[in-house]
Amino acid sequence: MQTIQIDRLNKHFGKKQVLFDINLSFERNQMVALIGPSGSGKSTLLRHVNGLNIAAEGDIRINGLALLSKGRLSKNVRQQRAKIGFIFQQFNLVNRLSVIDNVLIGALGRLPKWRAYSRTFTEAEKRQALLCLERVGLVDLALQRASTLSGGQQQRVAIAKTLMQQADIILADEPIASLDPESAKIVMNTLQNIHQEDGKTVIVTLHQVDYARRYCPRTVALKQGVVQFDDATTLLSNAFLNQLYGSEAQLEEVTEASTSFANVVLSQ
Ligand SMILES: Nc1ncnc2c1ncn2[C@@H]1O[C@H](COP(=O)(O)OP(=O)(O)OP(=O)(O)O)[C@@H](O)[C@H]1O
Repeated sequence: MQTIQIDRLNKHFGKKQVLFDINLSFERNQMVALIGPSGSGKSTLLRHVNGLNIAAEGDIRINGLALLSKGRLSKNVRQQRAKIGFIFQQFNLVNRLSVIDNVLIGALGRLPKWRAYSRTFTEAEKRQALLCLERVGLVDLALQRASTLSGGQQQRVAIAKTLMQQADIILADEPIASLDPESAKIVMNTLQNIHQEDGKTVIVTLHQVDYARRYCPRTVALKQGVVQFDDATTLLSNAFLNQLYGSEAQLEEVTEASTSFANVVLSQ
């Protein structure tokens, strides 16, 4: 069975159509890069898979159950979303809370309402949150305020939160866009490790193609809301990337980022 099945997804913002007849399926345990120039619809597509957007038309099924039917959110959207962890470019942590409290927030969706409202956690849940932090290498910082962490560390806390959530699917929207190459590498290694060891499906939007080449066996490329490529990442050619990114300026940006990435990798 497909973990995520997207059929005939069409999205408009006002009169502007931004996704055109998207048909994609993702099997369990895939790590997939979503690439494309700025404004091509990558974030909009991910937000639909997380049930954050409605569409003009289209169906999305998660583990066989409807999330979006004919563009409308299903009644079970809350249940469906509980299985999906979402990682944002800007980390999305509560700065004034400790690192462990941020991770515990990941459990709220599966707790009884009264405990979610009162934010009462059991000792077992706290131990579990510590284990999640251990997985991302940050257990020593559990009691520190989230705001005192570096960007890369905050992103790893966000990943620990999806582990606490027990999400089957992790959608990461430009998780490394605001990080230096070394931190970006650690965050991508963490996502890869969770994908490989826990068998989670990971879809990650990336601006730098070399990260897709290194971490994601499959790539989906979008341009102006249309899927241009959906295949093994090894089949991405420079000629195709030239056509995808169009302007030389954007391609240079992608290549420059790749060069600094390569330098970091080579210096290991
Ligand atoms: N809430 C919104 N209201 C109106 N238009 C929007 C909204 N969100 C996105 N868009 C438009 O939809 C198109 C796709 O945007 P989206 O953010 O999905 O692209 P992207 O590929 O993720 O871009 P980037 O790489 O720059 O983040 C763009 O033209 C954008 O301006």
